[in-house]
Amino acid sequence: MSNDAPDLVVDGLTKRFDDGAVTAVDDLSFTVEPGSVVGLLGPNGAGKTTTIKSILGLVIPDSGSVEVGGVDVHDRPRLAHRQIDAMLEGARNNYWRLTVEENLRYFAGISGLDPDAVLEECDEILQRFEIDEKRDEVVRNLSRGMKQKVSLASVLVTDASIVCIDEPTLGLDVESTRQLKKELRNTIDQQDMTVLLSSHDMDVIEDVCDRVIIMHALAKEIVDSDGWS
Ligand SMILES: Nc1ncnc2c1ncn2[C@@H]1O[C@H](COP(=O)(O)OP(=O)(O)OP(=O)(O)O)[C@@H](O)[C@H]1O
Repeated sequence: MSNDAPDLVVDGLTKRFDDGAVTAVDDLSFTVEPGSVVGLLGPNGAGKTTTIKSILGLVIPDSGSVEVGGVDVHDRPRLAHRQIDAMLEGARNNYWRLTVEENLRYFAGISGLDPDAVLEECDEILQRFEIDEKRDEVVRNLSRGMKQKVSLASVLVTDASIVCIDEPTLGLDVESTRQLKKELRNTIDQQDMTVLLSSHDMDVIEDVCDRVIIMHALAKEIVDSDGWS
C-alpha cells in the first residue's frame, strides 16, 4: 500500500443537466492512488463520461470538488491539467490527414515535449500497439481498430503521469478489443502511470484495471408534481 497522496480525489461530485431535470452524477466520491489503474464501470448513462469530463474541467460540477495531483481543478485549472491527459469517448481527435507518426509527434509537442526527442518513444509505443508498419500511413486510411490504437498511443506518448481513458474499446470487434486490452495493460505495466478508465464492458475493466468503481444509471427526469394527473 502506497503512502503517497492520491493522484485523483473526487469528493461529493454532483452534476445535473437540463436545469436540474437530469442527474448525471450524484454525490460521487473516490480516490485514485499513484500508479493504480481504476475502472469506472456502469451502463450507458451512468455518468462515467460526465465524471471524467469534470476531472478534466470540461464540465463544471454543481457541487463537490476534484483534485488532480493535489491541485484543485476549479481553483487552479492550468496547474491541475498540466499533469493529466485523456482519451474521450473512444477516440482522440487525431488529425486524419496526418500520418500516424505525425499525430504522435504533434500531440507530444502540444503537451510540451520536443517532438524530435520523442521519436524513440514513438517507436516503442507503435511497436507495442503493433501499428509500427502503419507509421507513414495517413490516419484517414486506417481501420477503426487501428484509429483507436493511434488515439491511445497519442495519449500515452505525451508522458502525462495521470491518464483518463473513456470507453477505449467502443465500437471494436471482439478480436480488436482483445488486442487493445492486452496492449493497454502492457503499456500501463511499462510506464509509471495512474489511470482512470471507464467502460460499460465488465471484461475490459476486469482485464485492465486493479480496482473498480461501479456506477449505477441514476439519471432520471424529475417530474414536477404538477405533471401528475
Ligand atoms: N451535455 C449534456 N446535456 C444534457 N444531458 C447530458 C449531457 N451530458 C450527459 N448528459 C446526461 O447525463 C447522463 C449521464 O451521461 P454520461 O454520458 O456521463 O453517461 P455514461 O455513463 O458515460 O454513458 P455512456 O456509456 O452511454 O457514454 C445521461 O442521462 C446523459 O443523457
